Amino acid sequence: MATLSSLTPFLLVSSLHNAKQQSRVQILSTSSKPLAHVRPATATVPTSSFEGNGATFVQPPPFELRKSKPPSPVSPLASVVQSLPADGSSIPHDHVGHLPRIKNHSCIVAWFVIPIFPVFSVRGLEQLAVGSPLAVALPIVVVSSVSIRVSVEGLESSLFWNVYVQYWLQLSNRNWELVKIITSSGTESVVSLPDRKTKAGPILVAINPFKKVSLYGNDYIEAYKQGVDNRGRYDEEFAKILTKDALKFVAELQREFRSHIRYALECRKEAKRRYNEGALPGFDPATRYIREGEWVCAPVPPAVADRKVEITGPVERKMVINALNSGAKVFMADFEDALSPSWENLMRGQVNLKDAVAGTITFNDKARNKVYKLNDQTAKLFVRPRGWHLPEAHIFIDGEPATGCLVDFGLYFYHNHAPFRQTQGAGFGPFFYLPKMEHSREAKIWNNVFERAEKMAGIERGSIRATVLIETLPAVFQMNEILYELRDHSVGLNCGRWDYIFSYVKTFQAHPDRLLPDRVLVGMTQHFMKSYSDLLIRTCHRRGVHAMGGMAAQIPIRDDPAANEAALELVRKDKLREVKAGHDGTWAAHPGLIPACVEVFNNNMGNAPNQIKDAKRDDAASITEEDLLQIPRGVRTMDGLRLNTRVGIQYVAAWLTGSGSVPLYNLMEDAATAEISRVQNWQWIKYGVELDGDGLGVRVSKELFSRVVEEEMARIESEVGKDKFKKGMYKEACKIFKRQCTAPTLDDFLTLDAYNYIVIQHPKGPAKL
Ligand SMILES: CC(=O)SCCNC(=O)CCNC(=O)[C@H](O)C(C)(C)COP(=O)(O)OP(=O)(O)OC[C@H]1O[C@@H](n2cnc3c(N)ncnc32)[C@H](O)[C@@H]1OP(=O)(O)O
Ligand SMILES: O=CC(=O)O
Repeated sequence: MATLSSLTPFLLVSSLHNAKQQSRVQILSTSSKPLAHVRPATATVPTSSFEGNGATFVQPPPFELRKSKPPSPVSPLASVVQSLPADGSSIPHDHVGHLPRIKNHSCIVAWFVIPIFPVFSVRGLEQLAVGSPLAVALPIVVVSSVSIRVSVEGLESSLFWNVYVQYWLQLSNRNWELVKIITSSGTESVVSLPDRKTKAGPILVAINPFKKVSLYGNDYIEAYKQGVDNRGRYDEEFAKILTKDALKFVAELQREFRSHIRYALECRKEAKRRYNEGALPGFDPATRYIREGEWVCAPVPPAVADRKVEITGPVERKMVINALNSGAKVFMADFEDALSPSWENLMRGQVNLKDAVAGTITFNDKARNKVYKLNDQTAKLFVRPRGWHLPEAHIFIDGEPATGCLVDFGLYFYHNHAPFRQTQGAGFGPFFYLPKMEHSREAKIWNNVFERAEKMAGIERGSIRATVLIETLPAVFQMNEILYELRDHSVGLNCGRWDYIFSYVKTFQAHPDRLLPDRVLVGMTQHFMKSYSDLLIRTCHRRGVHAMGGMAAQIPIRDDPAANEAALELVRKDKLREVKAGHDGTWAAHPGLIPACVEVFNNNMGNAPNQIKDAKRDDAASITEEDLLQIPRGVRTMDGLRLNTRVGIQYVAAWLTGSGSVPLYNLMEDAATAEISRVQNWQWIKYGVELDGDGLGVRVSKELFSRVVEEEMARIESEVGKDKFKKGMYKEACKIFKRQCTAPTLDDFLTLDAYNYIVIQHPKGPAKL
């Protein structure tokens, strides 16, 4: 195998493998010193396959090299760079990732055209400055033995090809193999690729007109990992979102914060290790001064002083319009638990939010002959990006999948900050909800991300505002600290109660004395839940921000008025508890619940926008660690095990097919509620729980669970119908759910494993632009 040891300055050009189309490509940057080693991306990439061919994905190198030293003369092609369309519209999807580094004129652009497959023609090299050697990466998918023709204008000597040009092919085992130059004459060279049935690209062409190209190996290829590589589908619609500048911003965030995020996630692991060894979460003595100190967060922006009722929902187009029109004060548009994070869902969601902020969003439901558009009065938009732990496997930055939440946040912020502040935030915003944090160090990262974004946008520090969901058990001991870190950017905390229950099990996964009763029994009247809500209200009001209530899982029941009324009554009761406790607002999962929730809050708060000053809840100051950790009481039944199983499998099946929130048995189910089903089953199986009720005395075991799964799958099939069952992904869902419930150690998140099933990378075929 060939190896290149000399990392002399070089340029990279990339091309498209869809040779039937004319394509343009950028040469990115020069480098004059050895490139830093980057960990192979495949180590962190979920297994995924190319769409269409089903082959295991072998990662092609991205095509940007980090500039290590600014070039002395400005590239003669700087003007070409400048003239690139600002929205990236003529840039093939594989290559938008190159663009973020263009800014400092350090790169040179070459265009090249692919006339017909499999002949490639590279043009523009004549414009290279004297002395610029070149490496060209052609990320093609090789079918078998083919010839390629490279035409380099301005480099006329045939000798040149034999001495200074070399071609390598990356094989499916990721090794690089030198390929043979068959003929070279004038400006052209025909190259034969090894006669192998490989579907893996790319081809690397290295050209150094002034120095013989040395042999190289995989370490050299690490260099290609510098840059942004978009592997998601790219079309005209997504091009509005995936612009070079927006991606550049995401890449900047990723580069600036990746080590902080990695550290924070390592700290989570370390905390888990301690809890697994018997430690309990508690207040941190080192930050007592923050808890006991007198300080307040920045004043609440007038635009969101009144948040009495907030609706939540996925960023699906029709739902975005319905939610904004629902009569709620706020719509929390969800990239997180209510959304299955497929590339399509995420990018469409970004398009939908952009249109929503612009006020132009419409939806034509042809089947029902109904056009949806925004009312004059709409809810204020908050956006919930994914948690820190989720990768975005369609965008690689420097060879690693981007952090999902930075992609969600970065793209949304980049495109919407200006119109949002004008039309929605009255000079403030955009507004966010931040999920699943476990420690204030994670809030600090968000705070820094916000400051970085404000700087980029040239807006005042403190413009961006966020409400943090307190939805992990460790975070309840960090509420003051979290608000403190975000004090310039905070608009409160929210009782993310479903994830909180999930987190209770997760935190105590090695504590068999803390088993949960049936999921339906873990309500807000359990002492540990009530203590959490009360302390959250006290903490927020002391710091001058909103204390938001949580989600009642009931949704309207259309075909049964009595059951519907009963469900509504449960929602009213829950909201009454919240408003009386001092919450400033609450969540509803469905537009049909908004009037009932508004009525309860209005009746109990009158015209006041919030209770920040009126419900201090100083009585909650005495809440202790024991209160917050008290073991929930109740029975564990066979029905509970069955319901968890039925709900968990159906939820995962929906998630795999693109729906992140679904109605099941008249309740809203999303990733948080499904997590409770999963971890509770795991806990009961792991510790051989003895059941109460009908199953009295029966111990939960893997064998029992297997039988339950079989029976519940049969029940699901009869409930949804054979046809839907066959077409759906119930069997795959069952496999995932069953594995997770019986795993020797508890998976951190259901969605991390399931994500592997929904990643579809698009290495071939540029978008049709
Ligand atoms: C634990 C947590 O993390 S909570 C936050 C995350 N979870 C959520 O946000 C869940 C949000 N809720 C939902 O997704 C939905 O309400 C579901 C999936 C539970 C039920 O949705 P559907 O099955 O569509 O309900 P249904 O058929 O009754 O809907 C009636 C209408 O209300 C709309 N609708 C329902 N829920 C919402 C919502 N949350 N936002 C906007 N519109 C909604 C539907 O689109 C439909 O509109 P249409 O009449 O114009 O066609
Ligand atoms: O995200 C909200 C929750 O309840 O979980």
